[in-house]
Amino acid sequence: MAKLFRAVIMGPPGSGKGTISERIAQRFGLTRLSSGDFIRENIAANTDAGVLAKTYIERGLLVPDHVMTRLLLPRLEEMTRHSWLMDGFPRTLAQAEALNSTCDLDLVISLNIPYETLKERLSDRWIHPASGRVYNMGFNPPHVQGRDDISGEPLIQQDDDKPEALVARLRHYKDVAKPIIDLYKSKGILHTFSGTETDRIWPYINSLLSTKIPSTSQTDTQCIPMP
Ligand SMILES: Nc1ncnc2c1ncn2[C@H]1C[C@H](O)[C@@H](COP(=O)(O)OP(=O)(O)OP(=O)(O)O)O1
Ligand SMILES: Nc1nc2c(ncn2[C@@H]2O[C@H](COP(=O)(O)OP(=O)(O)O)[C@@H](O)[C@H]2O)c(=O)[nH]1
Repeated sequence: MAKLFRAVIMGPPGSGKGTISERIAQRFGLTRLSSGDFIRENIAANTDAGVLAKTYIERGLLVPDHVMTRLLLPRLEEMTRHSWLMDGFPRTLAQAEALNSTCDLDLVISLNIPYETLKERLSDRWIHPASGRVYNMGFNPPHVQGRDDISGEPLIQQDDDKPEALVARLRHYKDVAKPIIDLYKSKGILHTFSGTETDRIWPYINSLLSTKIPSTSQTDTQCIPMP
């Protein structure tokens, strides 16, 4: 069996994590994991952690670390036979440390996108809340304006994506991401990509991953359960 590959994608809101991880998943056959989607699934299924997470999200807060790790780490531990790419986790140093003690990451992609670009993209971002599918009125518009391509349901614009909320979100991202980025830099697994267009960044990510994702059989690796 081919060696498994575990990666994380990081970046401020609107930096293209969702868009790029979708491309990576398709091109390299990794399972794409999204903390936001996972929380939404748990809320929909009314799990204990989902009910708890909802109380924070409704107030526009991050879900506390212990709830996030309780939700996500068991899921990762189950994925002993899949290569995966995680979007949205870790979001704090405590989450990064918990992930660290659960499994070895092979690579971290960090997206570095100028503020003006983020602002423009998010003011044009529309989402289908039930599935998390993301559109942009210029870059990847839906087939029918204002409607999700698959379900036909209405798209919404999140309050968080409005310019007045964005400044605070970016400041928060910078503060919490810095120690995580430093940690991954010190481990030698951080790769940073800068630019204003996903289509120009993508070839660099594509060629990096082509050299890193093994196609031949080596050893099987596992995420080990937390003590
Ligand atoms: N790792 C995490 N730690 C704490 N809360 C989280 C985490 N991941 C997601 N959440 C919570 C807070 C988010 O507002 C909510 C939805 O997450 P997500 O779908 O990633 O959207 P987002 O709008 O925060 O991200 P982005 O704008 O970067 O795409 O879930
Ligand atoms: N104009 C433009 N929009 C983009 C580009 N890349 C992504 N987007 C859009 O920008 C928004 C944010 O991208 P998303 O992948 O959701 O970023 P995330 O918040 O980091 O997950 C979405 O509406 C995307 O469709 C790009 O190169 N140009």
